[in-house]
Amino acid sequence: MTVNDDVLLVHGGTPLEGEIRVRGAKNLVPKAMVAALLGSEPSRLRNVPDIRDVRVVRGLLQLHGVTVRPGEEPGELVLDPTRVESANVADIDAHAGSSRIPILFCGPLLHRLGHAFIPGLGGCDIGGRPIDFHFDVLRQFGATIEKRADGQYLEAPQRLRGTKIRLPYPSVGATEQVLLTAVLAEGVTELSNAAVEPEIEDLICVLQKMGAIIAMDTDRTIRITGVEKLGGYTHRALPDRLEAASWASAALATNGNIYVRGAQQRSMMTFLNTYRKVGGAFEIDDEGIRFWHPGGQLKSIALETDVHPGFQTDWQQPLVVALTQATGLSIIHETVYESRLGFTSALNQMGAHIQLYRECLGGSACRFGARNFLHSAVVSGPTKLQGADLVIPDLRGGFSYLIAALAAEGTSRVHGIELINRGYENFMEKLVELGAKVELPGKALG
Ligand SMILES: CC(=O)N[C@H]1[C@@H](OP(=O)(O)OP(=O)(O)OC[C@H]2O[C@@H](n3ccc(=O)[nH]c3=O)[C@H](O)[C@@H]2O)O[C@H](CO)[C@@H](O)[C@@H]1O
Ligand SMILES: C=C(OP(=O)(O)O)C(=O)O
Repeated sequence: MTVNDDVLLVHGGTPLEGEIRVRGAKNLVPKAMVAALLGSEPSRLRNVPDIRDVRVVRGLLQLHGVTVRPGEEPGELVLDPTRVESANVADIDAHAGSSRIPILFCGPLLHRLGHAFIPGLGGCDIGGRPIDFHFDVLRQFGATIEKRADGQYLEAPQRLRGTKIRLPYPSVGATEQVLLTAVLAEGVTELSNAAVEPEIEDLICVLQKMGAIIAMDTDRTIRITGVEKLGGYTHRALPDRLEAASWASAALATNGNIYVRGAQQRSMMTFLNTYRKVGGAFEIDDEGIRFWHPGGQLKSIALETDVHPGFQTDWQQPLVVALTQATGLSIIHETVYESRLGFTSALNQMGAHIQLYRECLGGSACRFGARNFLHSAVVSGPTKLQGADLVIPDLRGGFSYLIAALAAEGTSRVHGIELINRGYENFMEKLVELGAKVELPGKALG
C-alpha cells in the first residue's frame, strides 16, 4: 500500500451535528473562470470556493496573461483577460496532471491566439477518462491537433467554423468544450446528445451574460450562434450539489443531523428522492437543506448512476457508505465510470459486505456490460464498521472513507487527505464544527 504522509486520525462513533455551508460548485467555477478568457472585458465571479481545482485554474489563467484578483465581497474573483495576447507563456508543464480543466482552454486560446498547448490532464482515477470526443469536436470546428511527448499542440489555421456535432455519449466535458468553442466560431453549431447537468446550464448562463447566443432544447440539443465578440460577466456560481450530497450521506451514515446552508432542491431532486427511499429525512428552506437520520432502520435500494437528470455518479461513493447501514441487499449499477467501485474493498476491510460484479445489475444494460469491468455492486447490510488504516484513492472515495471512519467504532488513520481539498472547501474545519473527533498528528485543529 502506498502511504502518503498527510494523515488524519478519525475517532469514530460520534454523530455529525450542526451546520456547514457549501459555496460555488467545483464542476462550474473553474469552467466559468475559463470562460472569462473569451471576453474582451473583465468578469466577476462570486461564491468561489477555496479549493485546489480553483487554485490550479487561477494559476493557468495567470500564466496566459489573465489578471486574477479578489473582488469586493468574500469569495469574489475579478478576472481581467485584456492582456492575453501579450502574455509570455512559460512553465505550462508544471500544470500537467493537475486537473481535467486544462482541456477546456483549447477553444478560448484558439480563438484568441490561433494556437494552444495543453499539458497532460489529471482528475480522479475512476476509469480510462479518454479525451477523444474533445479532439473530434475541435477538429470539426477546424482545429489541427498534434500529439507531443508532453501534451497536445493545437492550431486554428483560420477562424473556427460552427458545425453539426453528435456526441457518442452526453459527456459533460465535451459539451463544455463545444460551448466554449462555438460561442466565437463563425456561424451556427448544433450539438446533439449534449450533457445537460445543472453546471452546464449555469455555464450557459455565464456565456449568455457575456453576449453569446445559446438555445437549449428539451431533447439534449444545444444550438449556438457564433458572435464576433464577447464582453465580461458578473455571476454568482451555483452551489455545489455534490458536496451538499456528501454531507447529507455523512449525516445518514453517522446517525447525525446536518444543515447544509447553500444546498438547493432544484439541482438535487434525484438525490433527494433516493435519500428518502433509503429512509433519510430532509427539510428544505430558502437558505439550504437539513439532512438527518430519523431513527429506526435504513432501507436497502437499487441505484443506477446516470447522466443528468439521473443519479449523478459523484453522489454514489458517499451514499454507498450509508447503504452499508441499511437493512437488506442494495444494488448499485455504476454506468458513467467503469472503475468507480474499487473504493469498496477498504470498506470491506472495515466490516462491510460489498460484492462487485462485471454484469449490469439492476435493470438496464450499459456501455461497460460486456467489457469485463467490475461496475456493479451488491451491498449487504447493516454491518458494523471498525476503524482501519485507509489510503484515499480519489476525491469522492476519499470523502467516503472519512464518512466510514466517522461511522466506525474505534480509530482510523486516513492517509492522503490532501486530495480531498481538490473539491471540498475547508473540510477539516467543517468536520470539527460538526463535532467530529479528528486529529492531524502534531497539529492543532479547530
Ligand atoms: C471537472 C468536472 O466537471 N468533472 C465532472 C465531469 O467530468 P468529465 O467531464 O471528465 O466527465 P464526462 O461526462 O466527460 O465523462 C463521462 C463518460 O464519458 C467518457 N468520455 C468522456 C470524454 C471523452 O472524450 N471520451 C469519453 O469516452 C468518460 O470516459 C466517461 O465514461 O462530469 C462527470 C460526469 O458527471 C463528473 O463525474 C465529474 O465530476
Ligand atoms: C470525478 C470528479 O471530478 P474530476 O472530473 O475533477 O476528476 C468528482 O468531482 O467526483
